[in-house]
Amino acid sequence: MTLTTSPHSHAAVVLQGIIRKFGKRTVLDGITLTIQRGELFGLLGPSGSGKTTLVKLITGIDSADGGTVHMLGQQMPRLSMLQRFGYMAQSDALYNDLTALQNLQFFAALYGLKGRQAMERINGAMEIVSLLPHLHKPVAAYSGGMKRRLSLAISLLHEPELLVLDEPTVGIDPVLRQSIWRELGAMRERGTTIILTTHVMDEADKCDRLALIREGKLTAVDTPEALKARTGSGTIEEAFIRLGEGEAR
Ligand SMILES: Nc1ncnc2c1ncn2[C@@H]1O[C@H](COP(=O)(O)OP(=O)(O)OP(=O)(O)O)[C@@H](O)[C@H]1O
Repeated sequence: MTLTTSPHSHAAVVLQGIIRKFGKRTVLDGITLTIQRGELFGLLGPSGSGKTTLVKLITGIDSADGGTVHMLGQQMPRLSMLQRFGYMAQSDALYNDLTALQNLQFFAALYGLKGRQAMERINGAMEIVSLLPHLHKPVAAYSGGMKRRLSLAISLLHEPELLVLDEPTVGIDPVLRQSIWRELGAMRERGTTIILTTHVMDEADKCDRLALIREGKLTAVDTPEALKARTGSGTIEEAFIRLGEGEAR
């Protein structure tokens, strides 16, 4: 058997010289970044800095105007990769008129899950986000936070090797936020690569590495400890502000 290997097959994601423009505006300006398999990787940046645009390019939902994206050794966008990663978008892509179970069944079918296996995965994912008692409710009756949790459950359904989460804990209360982070930690222990965007500094601190993004450019990529040490900061928030000031000067 011949295995086709790509120079990027050891990394989870390789971005090379990514440019994305909307009209005359360059929203991502030469992003080069490698995320290793098994990393819990955070993208941190002010509102409008390009985080969502970047994760959409990683998942192949959007295409770059320049540069290349490789995910798990494959050049993106590529339809066949859909079954290998889970994606939780910033706005929930749910069918409001259907129950949570019907939504989950729809996505399970898309991922090729059937019968008892599909039901086991649905129950497991809903347990992780503490929504099992609400499985049969129509999504229209869910609160905003419950919809976020259901979206997260959907992204976990097929136990993907890579998870891409755009602000996964927005609108989720602190207790549940902690339990979701425990689960993300457990998934990382099992070898899942997790890429997430966040505004929450104590969440950023839990990542293995962080990329700081500002006005479409990476200003720093390192471990939270190294970013704090480099800027002489006690907290990631302080490091983030100092690195931003350095860029502006
Ligand atoms: N489809 C689009 N058409 C035009 N402009 C867009 C489009 N998508 C994003 N932008 C612009 O690109 C910039 C980056 O947006 P993006 O959503 O990636 O930022 P973000 O860092 O994720 O912000 P937030 O933290 O608020 O979600 C913004 O100025 C936004 O207005």
